[in-house]
Amino acid sequence: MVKTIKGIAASDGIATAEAYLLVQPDLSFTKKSISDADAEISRLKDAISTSDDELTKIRDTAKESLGEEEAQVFDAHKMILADPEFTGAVEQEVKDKNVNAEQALHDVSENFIAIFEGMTDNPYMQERAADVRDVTKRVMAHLLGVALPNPALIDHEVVIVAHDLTPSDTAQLNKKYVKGFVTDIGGRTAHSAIMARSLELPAVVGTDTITKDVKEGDTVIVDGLDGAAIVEPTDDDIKHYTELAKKFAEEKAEWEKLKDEPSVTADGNHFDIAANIGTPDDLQGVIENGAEGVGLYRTEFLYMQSDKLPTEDDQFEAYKKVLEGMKGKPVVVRTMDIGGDKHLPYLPLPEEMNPFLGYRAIRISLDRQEIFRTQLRALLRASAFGNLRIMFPMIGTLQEFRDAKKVFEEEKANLVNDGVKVSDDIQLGMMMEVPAAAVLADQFAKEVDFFSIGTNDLIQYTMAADRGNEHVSYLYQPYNPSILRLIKHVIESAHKEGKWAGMCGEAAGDNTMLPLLLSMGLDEYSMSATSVLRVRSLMKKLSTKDLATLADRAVNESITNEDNKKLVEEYLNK
Ligand SMILES: C=C(OP(=O)(O)O)C(=O)O
Ligand SMILES: [Mg+2]
Repeated sequence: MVKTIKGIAASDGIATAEAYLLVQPDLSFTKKSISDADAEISRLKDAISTSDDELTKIRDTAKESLGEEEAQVFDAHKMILADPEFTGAVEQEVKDKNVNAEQALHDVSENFIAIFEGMTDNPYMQERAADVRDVTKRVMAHLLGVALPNPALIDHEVVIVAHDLTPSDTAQLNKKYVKGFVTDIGGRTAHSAIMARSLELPAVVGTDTITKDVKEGDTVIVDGLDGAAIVEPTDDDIKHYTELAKKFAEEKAEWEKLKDEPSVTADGNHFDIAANIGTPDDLQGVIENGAEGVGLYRTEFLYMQSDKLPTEDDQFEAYKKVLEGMKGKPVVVRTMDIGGDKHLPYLPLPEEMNPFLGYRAIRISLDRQEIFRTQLRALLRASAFGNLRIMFPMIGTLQEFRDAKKVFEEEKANLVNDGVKVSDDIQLGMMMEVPAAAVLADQFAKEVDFFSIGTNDLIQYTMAADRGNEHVSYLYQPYNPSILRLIKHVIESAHKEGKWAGMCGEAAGDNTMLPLLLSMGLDEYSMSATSVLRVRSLMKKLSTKDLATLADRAVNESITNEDNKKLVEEYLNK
């Protein structure tokens, strides 16, 4: 029967396809005594052989779609299955203890994992523990007769249904077959949602129950415009959504005509519309959508896609590629923003009660300066190849900005001393995403070259509401007068000191926010590349003269988020 499940609209567009459940099955079992060891061993051998066939298939598919290196991990898994020391030990355990294969597999594998993890002087062997864990899971699933999701094997169009998708899960989705996704948890500014937008995949997050509402193979419509998933739609539903998708495509075609146009208001004022990127590969989208610069390069993805800290040369190549690709247009690179919901497996951070309030971003960079200095050197060397601007994430105090700037100046002097060519014209700015800094923006403005307002975090910290938690998503209120007052203060403070202010949080690409930001005189708007033309199209219809008093009314007369939504709607429908 048709079910409509409401969630949070995380990425525009509409998609219809079969559901693919990316859900880990229950692999629990009970210990049993067995009387026929041979029968049990034969059951085990079947599970191993099926697992091996599956791994061959996965490896071959991964090699084709992801590359040789990514496929190698599956070879490692196959080797474990072929290793008599491992499989022989499980068989022996069944015979010696007269236990079921599940119990024997579990015990032997735990033993191997403990030995590998104990090899603290041999990181290579320690990593093998994860391989044993993975292989064990696969064989266990076959023993229990339950299906393990294998996203690398997807070979037809699907909608991914998951409890949650991490940024690295999202990065591995093959766009050829994955048409959209729906999750139980998450918010609009969680990083998986941000990545969905850059991949142009319709997405709905925070439905709470989608993994329970959908069965593998059910037809699902993802309505990323309105934030709903329709499970087993009727013919009428399909007709309705096909029409909506068509309308959306037509609208997009209209926007595309603005690709080579400047971003100007109806009365001829120019504002920069830039794009946010996570990797050099995203540049294609930036160029295709006619962005006037990169307003935020989230460099932590470079660290997240690597299995060790990227070297100075690796980073230099990536930054140079982006700077050259943008052909002299400004590129704002943000230094590493790890922590919160972004983790590095090779840089274990302490378990924290409140990761978003913990050890992250500039706090790590200033503490682990060898990592920070490597990044700054790579950036400085790349600065000779384009128009580089650097900003620091999560600055909360002026001292943090001064400390970061000092490290930058030291590394610059070192390189210049060594005769390396670096630009003498690198603007140094900061993310405005910590309320304490936004309140003191007038003081910061005297020392920075620019601000870029990070509304994703600024809203979460001001409203004290986790940006990825669907239970408090009603508090994610970009138009709340409290937030708008902070934004207005930041922009005015920058302008008083002759500096520019931009915004790279998701609110920069929001249609309701645009008239308010134009009214405040925000200089630069940086957003998912796929939003650039929509915003340019709306900007063309608005006149700054006409908007003059809108921001004042929004921060002085309105009390709620909804008041301001209404205020803008009335203005737009005038
Ligand atoms: C742009 C921002 O940074 P991130 O989403 O990477 O935290 C922000 O906080 O608004
Ligand atoms: Mg942030």
